[in-house]
Amino acid sequence: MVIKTSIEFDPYTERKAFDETKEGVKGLVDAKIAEVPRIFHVPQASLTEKKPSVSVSDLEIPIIDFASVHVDTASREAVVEKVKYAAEKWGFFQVINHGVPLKVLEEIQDGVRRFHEEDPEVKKEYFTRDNANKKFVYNSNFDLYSSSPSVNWRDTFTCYLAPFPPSPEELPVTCRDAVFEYSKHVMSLGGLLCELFSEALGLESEILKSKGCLKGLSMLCHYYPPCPQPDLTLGVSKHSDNSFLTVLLQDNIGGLQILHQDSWVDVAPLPGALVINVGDFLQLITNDKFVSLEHRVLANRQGPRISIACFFSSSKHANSTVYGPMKELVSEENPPKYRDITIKEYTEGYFKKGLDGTSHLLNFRI
Ligand SMILES: O=C(O)CCC(=O)C(=O)O
Ligand SMILES: [Fe+2]
Repeated sequence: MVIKTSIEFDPYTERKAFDETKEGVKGLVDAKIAEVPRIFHVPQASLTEKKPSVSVSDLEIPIIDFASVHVDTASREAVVEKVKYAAEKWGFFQVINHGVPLKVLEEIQDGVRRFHEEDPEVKKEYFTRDNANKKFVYNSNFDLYSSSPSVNWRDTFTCYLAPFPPSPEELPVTCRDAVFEYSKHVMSLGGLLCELFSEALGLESEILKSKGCLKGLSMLCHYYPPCPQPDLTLGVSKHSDNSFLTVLLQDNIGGLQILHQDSWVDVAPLPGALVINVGDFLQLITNDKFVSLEHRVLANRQGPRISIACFFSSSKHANSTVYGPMKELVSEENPPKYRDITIKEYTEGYFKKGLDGTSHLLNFRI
């Protein structure tokens, strides 16, 4: 039998103690800790990954202007060409003139800030890990008890908005109106994105919608408190998204990076823009034509940083629909690269694994 001495590091006990405060990372910062606790330290291997071998300063993810998308056929085709390039080569792009009013963007950011900066005793009432039954889930690190190698410097609340929207009373008043309003706009932008992605695949505009890509919507509202030792930890560990596509609103602090051709490339904040990325399910059903790129968020001395990630994925109400590479995109020369899976099967594995730096999609490759 191994007897633990008190100086031994027991990550489970320390993670649990952190969890039981129900105050998240913001609670640590409010208590004015000067050093990042051990459970947040990233392993040495991930630390060295912070130093890309290639300079990233001259690389920029594509910026696409949607202003002309409804003007005429030629203008739309030009946008579709850019979306195709971005989805195939980058998996990420920023959109300007996306149709979501600036005021709505400001209000959702304010709402997210209001909730996270609310009296801790009020916030604690919403603290839960019951993703199965609750439509508003506030905690720090959804994967705290998984095999993730370190805890991230971030708190999050998630609103599960579609296919079964919450009743107003299920959301806190601090962010309720802003969440409903922003989600309406994100839903309609999601519709346009699905059309453009379908056209970029050379298929009929409605095909991705007909596959159920827009059925589920979850809004993850992140709060990254300022970090006293940002080189020791991360805001979000390397991962790809458990979604068909993700619509991300970030503020002006920065820190989001994508792993493009073995280099970490900054997604520089662009005021008023939305960041769009291909998620794992879109990579799977397009048989790798579109790529779901790995990304991460650095911790920062500045802050708090606020971001809102809207995941189009029906993981919460997973049904029996089976997804595999679309028959329209496979042939004898280009056989399916993935086996058929249900979103439930995928998501259960994703949650169990946590953000451990490996791609869950690889587990389904033929
Ligand atoms: O905060 C960000 O910029 C990115 C968050 C993210 O990658 C996620 O929620 O999956
Ligand atoms: Fe992500």
